[in-house]
Amino acid sequence: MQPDANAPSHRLARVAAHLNPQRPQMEEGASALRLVVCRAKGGAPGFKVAILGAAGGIGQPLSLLMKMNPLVSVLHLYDVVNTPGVTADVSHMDTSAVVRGFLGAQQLDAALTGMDLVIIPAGLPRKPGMTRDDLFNKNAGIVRTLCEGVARCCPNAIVNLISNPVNSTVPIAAEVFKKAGTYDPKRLLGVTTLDVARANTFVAEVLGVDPRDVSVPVVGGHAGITILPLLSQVTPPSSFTQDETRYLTDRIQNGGTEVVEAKAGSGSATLSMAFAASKFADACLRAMRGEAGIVECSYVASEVTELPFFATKVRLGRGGAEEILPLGPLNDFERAGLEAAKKELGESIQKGIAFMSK
Ligand SMILES: NC(=O)C1=CN([C@@H]2O[C@H](COP(=O)(O)OP(=O)(O)OC[C@H]3O[C@@H](n4cnc5c(N)ncnc54)[C@H](O)[C@@H]3O)[C@@H](O)[C@H]2O)C=CC1
Ligand SMILES: O=C([O-])CC(=O)C(=O)O
Repeated sequence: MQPDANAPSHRLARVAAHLNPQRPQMEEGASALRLVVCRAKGGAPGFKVAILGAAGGIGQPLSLLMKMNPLVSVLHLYDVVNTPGVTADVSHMDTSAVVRGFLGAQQLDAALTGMDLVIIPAGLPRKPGMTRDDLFNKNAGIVRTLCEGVARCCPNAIVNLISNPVNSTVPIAAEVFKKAGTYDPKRLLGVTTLDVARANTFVAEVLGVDPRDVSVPVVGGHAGITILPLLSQVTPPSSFTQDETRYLTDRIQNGGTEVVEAKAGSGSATLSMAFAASKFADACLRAMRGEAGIVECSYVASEVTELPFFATKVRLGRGGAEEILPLGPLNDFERAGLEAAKKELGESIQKGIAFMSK
């Protein structure tokens, strides 16, 4: 007979597992573990999601948003600092996901084991005057270590990679997975949703419409001129003057820098990024559940150009990026932008690959 999770003799063990988010899964005893896991599985079917870098500027609001997502049954929050507090805080939200916290490298494997989706916003953010590439020296090693953990503990998980410079960290992650023999290009997705959110917002301002009614494909990569909004493909179909096109392209490409400068040394976009990451993760989870027709822009392994990685619209499915959609017709302005983007993007990709061949 299965133990009754609501029997009085089991109730406190279950509560103890929640009150001690650092150690519920192993050390609190098998009965507590069994009950927590049973509840997670016994409720609405859902996915197990880990956030790596969960105590950071993006990680905290993203943890809140993922705790609100009804498709999530188990939420693992991992960081090298402050996860006990963030976990205790988020776990009091009366939504169904069971939240567990993990602190420090020795708990990375426990955080990752059994996960379906891993979201990675770990790493340093920019300060004014820096490019995203200036973060490479610190963040490349962080991404490598975390992806080695993914390869060891949840090799079939879908990875949403946020840590900058995305143009290089996605190639680094791919090399880690290749070395481990677990690489499936469909499951590695660089998150560029904030570029699309900004593009929708700024275009809607110019058109005088609700941003929720606007959809702008943004292709290329996630840094400066590699961010290429395709204003000729905006839905609803819209035309822009040359001045509007230049203004919008420049603002979308420099949206991150706009926030970095406004924050004046205290970091980069966190709230809009958490919103964007949560939207993208929700799209992945809905596709993993079998919902058809979900298309998002993402920076993925690609044959759309001669570069091995490129952001375009992708059709999401149970296994991740199931289909990479073509660029579609470009106008002269966009073709020139594409050539400039490819040159810079190619160098960032090579830098990531070279880091892993050292
Ligand atoms: N893809 C995108 O569109 C965007 C990417 N970003 C990038 O996201 C990253 C995070 O940004 P914020 O949250 O603002 O930074 P933050 O500094 O506020 O938070 C980063 C978190 O990562 C944690 N961390 C550091 N090393 C770690 C490790 N080895 N394992 C686990 N956690 C670790 C830190 O303890 C910290 O809590 C940055 O690299 C930033 O450039 C930011 C905005 C948009
Ligand atoms: O600009 C940054 O450093 C953070 C980022 O990637 C963005 O906001 O798009």
